[in-house]
Amino acid sequence: MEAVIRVEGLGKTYKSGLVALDHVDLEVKRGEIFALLGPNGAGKTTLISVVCGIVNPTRGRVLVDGHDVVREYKAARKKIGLVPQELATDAFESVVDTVTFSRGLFGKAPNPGHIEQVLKSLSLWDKRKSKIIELSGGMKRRVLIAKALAHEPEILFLDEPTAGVDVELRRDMWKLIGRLRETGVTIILTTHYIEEAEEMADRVGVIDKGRLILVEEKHALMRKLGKRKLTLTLAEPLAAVPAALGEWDLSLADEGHSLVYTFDAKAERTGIPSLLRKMQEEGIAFSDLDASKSSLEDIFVDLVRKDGR
Ligand SMILES: Nc1ncnc2c1ncn2[C@@H]1O[C@H](COP(=O)(O)OP(=O)(O)OP(=O)(O)O)[C@@H](O)[C@H]1O
Repeated sequence: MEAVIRVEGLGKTYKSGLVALDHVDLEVKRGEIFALLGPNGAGKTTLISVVCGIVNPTRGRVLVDGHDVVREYKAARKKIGLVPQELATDAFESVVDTVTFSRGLFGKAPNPGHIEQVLKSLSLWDKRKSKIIELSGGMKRRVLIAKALAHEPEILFLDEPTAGVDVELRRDMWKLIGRLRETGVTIILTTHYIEEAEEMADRVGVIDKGRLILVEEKHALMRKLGKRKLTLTLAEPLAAVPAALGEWDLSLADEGHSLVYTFDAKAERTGIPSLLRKMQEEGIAFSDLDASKSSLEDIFVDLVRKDGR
C-alpha cells in the first residue's frame, strides 16, 4: 500500500537540550490504523506535533501526501485532522459554531450538511446549540473530534482519544474510528490503553526515549513475541521452584500456591506433557490448571523493559 506519511531521519531536540526524537523513520500507509505506543515522555506527542507542523524538527523531514510539513505547511496541514489531548476552544461558543469555525480555518467553503453529519455521527446534534462550557467532559471530547473532522481530512491524528472517558464512550469512539476507516481515512492514534491498540490497530509502533524501537503488523507482532502461560494451582504450596523442574521456564505465584509455566506461543512442542510427568514423579500434585496467551500489553511492557536495560 502507498505511504501517505513519510517520516525520514526525524530528530527533535528541545531548547532545554532534551532529545525528544532521535532519528525516527516511519511510513504510514493510506487507509490504515496505526497505533503509536510508548510510556510517558517517550516522544509520542512530539512526533505527532512535528507531523502536524506544530513543532519544527531539528533534523530530518516529514512528507504528508507528498507535501513537506515545513516548506508546504498549508497544503500538508489541510490533509490532517488533529484531535489533541486537551480542549483549547472558546468555552462560550456553541458546539455548531465552534465546529463550523474549525472548517473555515482550512479555507474550505461552508458545508452545513457535512457539519450536521459529523455532529450526528458523534451524537452531538441535540447539543449543537449548547455552549462548550455546559457540556460534560465526554461531550467535550466528542467536540474535539468533530472539530478535527470539520474540514474532511484524509488523515486523522488522535492523541490519547479515550483517556479518562467512560467505557461506553470508549466503545462509541472505537466504532466511530472503525467507520472513518471504512471511508478511507488514515488514522494514527497514541494510547496508553494497549487494549485499544489490540482492538483497532492494523500496525503498531513502539516508541521509547525518542526512538522508534519497533514497527510491526499487529497480528505478526502478537504471533512473534506472544507467550503462552500455563498456571497450575498446587495442592500444597511450594517455597521455591524444585531443582528437578529446572529445565522448564517456571515461576511461583500466589505465595507459592501456583506454579506458572511460560512457553513460546509458536513452538511446536510445548513441553507440557513432560513437565506434568516430571511433576508426578516428584509428587507435586495440582488441583486446577489454566492456560492463557499474552496480551499486547504484556508484549509491550516486555519490550520497553528490555529497551531500558
Ligand atoms: N516544549 C517542550 N520543551 C521542552 N521539553 C519538552 C517540550 N515538550 C515535550 N518535552 C519533553 O520531551 C519528551 C517527550 O515528550 P512528549 O510529550 O512527546 O511525550 P509523550 O510520549 O507524548 O508522553 P505522554 O504519554 O506523557 O503524553 C519529554 O521528556 C518531555 O518532557
